[in-house]
Amino acid sequence: MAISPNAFIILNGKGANTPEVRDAIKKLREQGYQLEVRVTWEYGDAGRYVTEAQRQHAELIIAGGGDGTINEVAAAIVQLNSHSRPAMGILPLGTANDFATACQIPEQPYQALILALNGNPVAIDMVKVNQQHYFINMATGGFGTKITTETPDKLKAALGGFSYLLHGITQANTLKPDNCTITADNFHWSGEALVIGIGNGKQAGGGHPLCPDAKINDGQLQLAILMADESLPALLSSLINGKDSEHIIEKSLNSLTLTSSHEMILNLDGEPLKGNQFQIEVVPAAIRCLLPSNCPLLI
Ligand SMILES: Nc1ncnc2c1ncn2[C@@H]1O[C@H](COP(=O)(O)OP(=O)(O)OP(=O)(O)O)[C@@H](O)[C@H]1O
Repeated sequence: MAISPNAFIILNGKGANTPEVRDAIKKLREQGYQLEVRVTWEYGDAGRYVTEAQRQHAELIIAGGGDGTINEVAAAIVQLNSHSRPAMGILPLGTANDFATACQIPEQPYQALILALNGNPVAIDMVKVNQQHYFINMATGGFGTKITTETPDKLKAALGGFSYLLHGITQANTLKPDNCTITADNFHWSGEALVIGIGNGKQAGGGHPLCPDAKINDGQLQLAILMADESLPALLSSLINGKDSEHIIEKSLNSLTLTSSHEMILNLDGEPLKGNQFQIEVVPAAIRCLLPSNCPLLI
């Protein structure tokens, strides 16, 4: 993509006001890039700014934030008319930044913005849940969900991705497996799961490669189930190292249904969704994203 005549940057207000971000945007504007900046205050703002960007015929929307912000921007873009969907760039400003890290988006704001403004857009998949919610990176249930939703913001700010692991260990006594059933074409599993990972991307929770083989443009979901008969030390080791374990079930699918007799929380890119039944399907080539040419998540 050449210099975009009209690019929007949607910054999560938590990480918007740093000198690095201000300097990078100033420098790019001086080079002739036209950059409209919007800053969020709460959930929902990013989606509204995507609508505004589309009305102004933006060709590119850069999501500046963590996985939650990328989720909000991507979910709003995919719900636009397919003829007028802007491409999405990524400026990693979150705590875990799992999607951006796995895609090898540069951490440095200026470099990330240069990639977003000059890279080649690639069509990537998204995943639809219960016909109305979306995720771009990963849905997690069970243990992983508890860690990522309950880790205090102060701990996240102090320790970054490591905070999730630390919080998980301190909460070990309260971890309860989810009793659930997962069905798909030629696949059925029922039992107690400590972690369920449904990956479009490969890692979640601050760097844990739950779905190490996932690709974002293969039209497939990677399902990983960590069964509850695994001891906690072995579980943590599997999560940290992504090691094979006889307690992990892995499967490549294009849709699945997850049901439970009790209310479960499924964490979609960090945002919790409660329910007893989740119908999950991949939406192939849903949005165009600006990624490094050697992005490891592309086939
Ligand atoms: N100005 C703001 N201050 C605090 N929270 C905000 C603000 N604007 C949006 N939010 C909230 O931020 C959440 C998304 O945060 P995001 O995931 O991007 O960052 P993070 O949690 O630090 O990163 P990661 O998910 O990569 O760990 C949304 O739930 C949204 O409600």
